[in-house]
Amino acid sequence: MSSQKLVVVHELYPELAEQLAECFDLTHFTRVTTQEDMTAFRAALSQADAYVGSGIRFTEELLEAAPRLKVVASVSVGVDSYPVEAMRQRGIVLTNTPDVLTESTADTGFMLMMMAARRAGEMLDMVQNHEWKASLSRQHFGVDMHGKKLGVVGMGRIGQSVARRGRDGFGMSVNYYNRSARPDVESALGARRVELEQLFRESDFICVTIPLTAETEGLIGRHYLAMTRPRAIFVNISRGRVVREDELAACLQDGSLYYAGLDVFEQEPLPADSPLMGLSNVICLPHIGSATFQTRNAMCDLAVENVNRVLAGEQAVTAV
Ligand SMILES: NC(=O)C1=CN([C@@H]2O[C@H](COP(=O)(O)OP(=O)(O)OC[C@H]3O[C@@H](n4cnc5c(N)ncnc54)[C@H](OP(=O)(O)O)[C@@H]3O)[C@@H](O)[C@H]2O)C=CC1
Ligand SMILES: O=CC(=O)O
Repeated sequence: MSSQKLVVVHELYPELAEQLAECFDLTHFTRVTTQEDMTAFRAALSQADAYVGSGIRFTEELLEAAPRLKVVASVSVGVDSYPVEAMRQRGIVLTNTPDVLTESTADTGFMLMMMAARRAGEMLDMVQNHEWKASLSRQHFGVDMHGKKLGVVGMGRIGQSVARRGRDGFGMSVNYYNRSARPDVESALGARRVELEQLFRESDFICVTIPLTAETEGLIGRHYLAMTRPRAIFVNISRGRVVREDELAACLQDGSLYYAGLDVFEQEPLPADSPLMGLSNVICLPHIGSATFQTRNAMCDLAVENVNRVLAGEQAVTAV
């Protein structure tokens, strides 16, 4: 066992857990939820050389209490819960897990679009609650996806993967909103770059895959949601705080937005008193974008490889 101290806050597959226990002085938390867990976590981090995990809001104060820390390997692609600048100033390498989760996350986005299009949540409830008494009528119909207009907000890795599914699998035309123009994507997918307003006005399906940053926080609210087409479907697989959730719920309630599919929320787990709870025209998933065995294992492998490289004085594979 090495003398280097590693703190992990994540579920690991058994072989990786064994390997880490052999190679490091390891403190492993599956999750940190209670105040007791947090105290134990802080104590372990204060001695740590490296951290692997997700689900922890890394404050500057936490960093200050961890003077030996050299590398923080997030098991996520999003790095909105880390003080990136403060870490840079302290010389702590922050790494994430791009690419390996792109396809699974795009699948989740597409699943939400399909579920919302065919109102799958309502239909499942009807069967489970023994309310399916006769063949269904127009009041239960959904909308088609093939041949429709898809609007992608954030044409990065996941956005492109969603767009590819829409175009190649469903013959959808693609509009996108992105900070920089992507001529490569425009020629590969026939996508057209538009302003956000045009995207919301024209799309039948809107999928948000933009990261949460100071510029994107609260970007999407009633202003855009209420200009959607009569049976438009809005899906968010990025971060809850990119959308003003109270305005989203109000638009779903008053019918200015037809339907939504959400994997991410302002507060997670979604609180029982959320205005989204109880709405029939929203499908809510518990942040499962990348949650498959294969993808989560690959994310953990990449995070560990990043730690090993940085501790060995090498470049991380995926530094932020
Ligand atoms: N639901 C889930 O479980 C998951 C959620 N995610 C979320 O998805 C996000 C995207 O991941 P990924 O596709 O890999 O990231 P990428 O960095 O590949 O893509 C992000 C895209 O957003 C664009 N963008 C960033 N800021 C702005 C802005 N202010 N205005 C317009 N466009 C902007 C970028 O533009 P540019 O080309 O100019 O840089 C880039 O094209 C993650 O940050 C994470 O929050 C990721 C995985 C799983
Ligand atoms: O939300 C997940 C991520 O990888 O970011």
